Amino acid sequence: MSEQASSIDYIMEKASGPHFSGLRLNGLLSSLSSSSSTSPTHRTCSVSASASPLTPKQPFVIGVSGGAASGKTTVCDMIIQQLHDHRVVLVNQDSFYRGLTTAELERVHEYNFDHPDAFDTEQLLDCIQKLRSGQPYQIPIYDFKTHLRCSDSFRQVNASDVIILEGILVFHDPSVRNLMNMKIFVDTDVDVRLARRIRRDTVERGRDINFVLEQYAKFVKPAFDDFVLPSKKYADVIIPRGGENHVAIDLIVHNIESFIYSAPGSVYTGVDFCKKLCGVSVVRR
Ligand SMILES: Nc1ncnc2c1ncn2[C@@H]1O[C@H](COP(=O)(O)OP(=O)(O)O)[C@@H](O)[C@H]1O
Ligand SMILES: Nc1ccn([C@@H]2O[C@H](COP(=O)(O)O)[C@@H](O)[C@H]2O)c(=O)n1
Repeated sequence: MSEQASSIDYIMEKASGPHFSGLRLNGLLSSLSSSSSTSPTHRTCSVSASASPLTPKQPFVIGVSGGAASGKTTVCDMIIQQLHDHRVVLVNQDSFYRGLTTAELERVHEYNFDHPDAFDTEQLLDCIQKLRSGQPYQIPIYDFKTHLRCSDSFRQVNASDVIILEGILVFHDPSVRNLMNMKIFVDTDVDVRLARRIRRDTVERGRDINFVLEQYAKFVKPAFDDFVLPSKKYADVIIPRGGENHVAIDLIVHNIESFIYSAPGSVYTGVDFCKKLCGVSVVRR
C-alpha cells in the first residue's frame, strides 16, 4: 500500500470514533447533489433523479446523445478511461440498426438512417433492462459498409457498475430514456459535425462524397432538427465542444463516482471514497 493510502487509512480510523457521525458520506453526498441540482446555473454537475431510485448494487445508467459525429463516442471513451477502477460497459445505439432488406439495399439512397424507425428500439430496451438487472447480453454487430448485421457473431457484454448508452436518438423513446440515471447531450457546432462526418464516411466507411452530401441534406440535417435537437431538453448535462471539454468530463466523472461510492449496498466504503478524492487508486473489494 502506498504511503499516501496508508496515511488516509490512519486519518479515517482516527476519525471513526465518537466523531465519525460527522463524516457519514451518504448524507454528505445526497445533500451535495441536491444542492447542485436546485440551481439552474449548476445544472452541468447535477444528476437526474428521473430514473427509478437505484436499488442495492444496481448499475448506474448514463445516456449520451448528440448529433452524428458530435463526439459522443469520444466523450464516452474519456469517461470510461477515468472510471478505470470500475466495471463500465458501453452500448452503442448503432448496434441496434435494423439490417436492410434486399429491396431496401437496392434503394439505399432513399433509406433514412436518421429516423427513429431505423433502430430496433424494442431490442435496445431489452438489452438495457437485462444489463440493468445484472444479466449478460449479446449485442448485435452492425456493419456500416454493408448496412447489415453480422448474422453469426455478437459482442458479449457482462454485468457492470456503470452502463453507458450512446447514440443520436437515445433520448427519443421514453421507455429507454426513463432507465437513465444521468443524461448527457454533446453539443458540437453543425459545421464541425459535417466536416467530421465527411472525413469519417469517405475515409472509414468508404463512401462517395456525393452520397455523403446528398444523405446529409436529405435525411441527416432534417432528422437532427426533427428528432435529435428536440430531445436535448431531456439532458441533465450539456457538453459544449464534446471531447475538448475536459472540465465538463471531470465534473461528470466525479458525480458518477460519488453515486457509485454512496449507492446502497455499495461494495466500496467511505474510506474508499476519501481515498479516491485524494487521488489514490481504489481496488474493488
Ligand atoms: N475534439 C475532437 N477533435 C477532433 N476530432 C474529433 C474530436 N472529437 C471527435 N473527433 C473525430 O470526429 C469523428 C466523430 O467523433 P465520434 O466521437 O465518433 O462522434 P460520434 O460518436 O458522435 O459520431 C471521429 O473521427 C473522431 O476522431
Ligand atoms: N448504414 C448506416 C447507418 C447509419 N448511418 C449514419 O450514422 C449516423 C449515426 O452514427 P454516429 O456514430 O455518427 O452517431 C447517422 O447520422 C446515420 O445517418 C449511415 O450513414 N449508414
